[in-house]
Amino acid sequence: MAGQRERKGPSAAQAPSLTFPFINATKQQQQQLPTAQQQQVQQQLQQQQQQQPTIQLTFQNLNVLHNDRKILSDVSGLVSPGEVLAIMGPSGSGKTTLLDCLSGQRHFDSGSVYLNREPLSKRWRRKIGYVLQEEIFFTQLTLRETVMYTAMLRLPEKMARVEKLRLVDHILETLELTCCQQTKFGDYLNRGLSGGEKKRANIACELLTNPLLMLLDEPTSGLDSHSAISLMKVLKRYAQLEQKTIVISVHQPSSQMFHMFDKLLLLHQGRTAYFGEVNNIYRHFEDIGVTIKAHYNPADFVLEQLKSHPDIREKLFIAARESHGNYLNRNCISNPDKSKQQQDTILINDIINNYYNQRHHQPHDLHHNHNHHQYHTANGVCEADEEAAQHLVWSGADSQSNFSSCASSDCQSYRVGKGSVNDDDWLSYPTRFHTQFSVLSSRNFKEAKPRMLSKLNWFQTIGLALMAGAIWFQLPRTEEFLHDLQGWMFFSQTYWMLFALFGALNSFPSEREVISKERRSGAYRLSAYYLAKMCAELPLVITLPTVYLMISYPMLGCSSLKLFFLMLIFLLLNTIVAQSVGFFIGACCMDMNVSITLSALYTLATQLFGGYLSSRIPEGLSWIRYTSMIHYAYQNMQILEFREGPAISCGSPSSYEICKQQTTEFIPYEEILKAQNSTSPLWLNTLILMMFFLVFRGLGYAVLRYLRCPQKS
Ligand SMILES: Nc1ncnc2c1ncn2[C@@H]1O[C@H](COP(=O)(O)OP(=O)(O)OP(=O)(O)O)[C@@H](O)[C@H]1O
Repeated sequence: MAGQRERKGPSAAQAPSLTFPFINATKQQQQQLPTAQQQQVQQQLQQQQQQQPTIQLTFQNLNVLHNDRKILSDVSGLVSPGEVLAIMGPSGSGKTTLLDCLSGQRHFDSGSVYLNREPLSKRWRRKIGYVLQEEIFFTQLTLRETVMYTAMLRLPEKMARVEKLRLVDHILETLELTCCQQTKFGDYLNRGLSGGEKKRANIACELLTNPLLMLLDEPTSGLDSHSAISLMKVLKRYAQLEQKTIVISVHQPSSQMFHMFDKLLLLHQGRTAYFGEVNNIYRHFEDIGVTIKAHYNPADFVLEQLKSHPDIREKLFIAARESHGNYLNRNCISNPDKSKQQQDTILINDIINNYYNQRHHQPHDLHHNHNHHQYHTANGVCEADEEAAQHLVWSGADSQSNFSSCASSDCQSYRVGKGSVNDDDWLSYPTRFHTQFSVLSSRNFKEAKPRMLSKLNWFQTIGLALMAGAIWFQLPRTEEFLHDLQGWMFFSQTYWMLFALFGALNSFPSEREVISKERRSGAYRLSAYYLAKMCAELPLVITLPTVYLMISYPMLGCSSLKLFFLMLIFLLLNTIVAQSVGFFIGACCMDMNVSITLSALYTLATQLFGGYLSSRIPEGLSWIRYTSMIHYAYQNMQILEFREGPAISCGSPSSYEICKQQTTEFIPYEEILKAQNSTSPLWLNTLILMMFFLVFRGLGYAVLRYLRCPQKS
């Protein structure tokens, strides 16, 4: 039977086919070849197909509830390798919900999803390509950059870079995206790729990884009819030549496209109105007394009947339900040679296979070369069909809950059936840690640069530096101007710490969707992403404070190069520490309003209780200053400025005891700090700041790892 070829159990390296026969040798090219060569190509194709694993997708009695409303109601189906199943139905009929369930991204209340007789689990995620309805990409990257980064992350490590580039070119060409490959994705403010181009870019990224099962949510909507048909041709040939299993949802396909599908699942308000071969839809409608008019787009006709004629709709539901019920009635397994327990087991695929045999009179031998997955039902399946049906549903629900229970870590406990590739391949990442780190660093740098070093930020930095330099221009180093000098230090370090903190708040929320999508597909480790983000943004976060200090500090009267570099190092350290706090708050609160409020509360409260603005701090609350990173950063800047820079001469009269006693002309830096109740040395302040850095970076990672892991809806 088509699609039920023998699985050879290929090695891990063979799992993703690295070449696409449909690209490398088209049918036309093959037809032009001399016979011997043609045969050779055919043989190569056959060998390649036989070596590749394939997926048969089976879903049974899927039910999804939302607030007691049934979004999906007993939806079942089966797609074999090499086939394209179209899910069709009016808007809101449950197409996306079904695809979400089939991809493992959504919990279903009951029912089961099987891939090659194994319950759907996390280990399959790299074998499933899910093209979402929305295009979720970094808006600042070009189409080519996006596809290239996807190739570098999701194609196997051992594949040469030049091969990856060639594959990217092939796919862009196949999807007619070459002309716009240098265009940015853009957003509503800065227009970039068109809707259709984004859609095809979405498909290109999934096609690139050569998944065994491809789910596409309305891939043709927004495309003109020519592009839609050529896209369908690509998918159809991909399915046939590579033995891929493809499920797509469509609204209203053209007649030509409709006949390109192998199977059709017709949904209306989550209920099945038809499931079967596309060509059998004519007979199915005739069976309920409706003839699909000739010269009429069958898709339009079917949807029109479904939407506008409640009586026909009910007949269709009944016909679909009856055929489903019949196969349960007709397919009880009772084998006298088997033990009691074996008699009580039932093979879900046998049921569906027999359903096909009886509905369509086509011999589908689903037993062929398969390791049977035994499916337990209640005793006496034959006697109590309803009970058996119920049991099928809830057994499926159990297996689904197994899936969710191991969702937070790679679950190795699932049985690997005969014909599957080995576990290492399924569970390991396609690339090594350092590859993920370098690719993600490069991507993050490209994405963050326009945001962090925008023209506006440059303007703000240079403007403020000049203003600060002008206000505190060449300050005399005397006690009278001590407060002014401290004012510059407080302003400078507070400004840059808040700038980094608030800048980091939006860092994770803005890319959450993209990262979640990529994490769900198992493209890379979170640790690689997190480390790459920290490192890639480092040069960006220190650029502007450096420029600020280079302008304003010499204007203030910086006395030596050594002092300048010391001040710069500590200013940058403070900035990076503040960024860590921002990352943490941003990771915790995906709502910007909440994170801004929390950050403002924390920074302003610690400043208030630091005693810099008021000396009347309640006794019991003075400890709050020690929770402030600004406190330690400010102390460090003062220690450096007053210890390493020219000494501050005593005023007349002086407020410092040591000056009053006239034992010295200059105020020692310890006395200046003591006047502010700060006695901790430079090393201790630095150590505490380093602790802030490590703790908040660690907490940020933990939040992303455990609280913000891509959730199933
Ligand atoms: N998380 C959810 N919360 C509330 N309602 C939901 C949720 N998910 C789906 N629905 C509802 O379920 C129904 C089916 O939604 P779904 O997105 O699957 O439909 P669809 O067939 O893909 O629609 P369209 O063709 O317009 O994309 C809709 O009425 C939708 O409002």
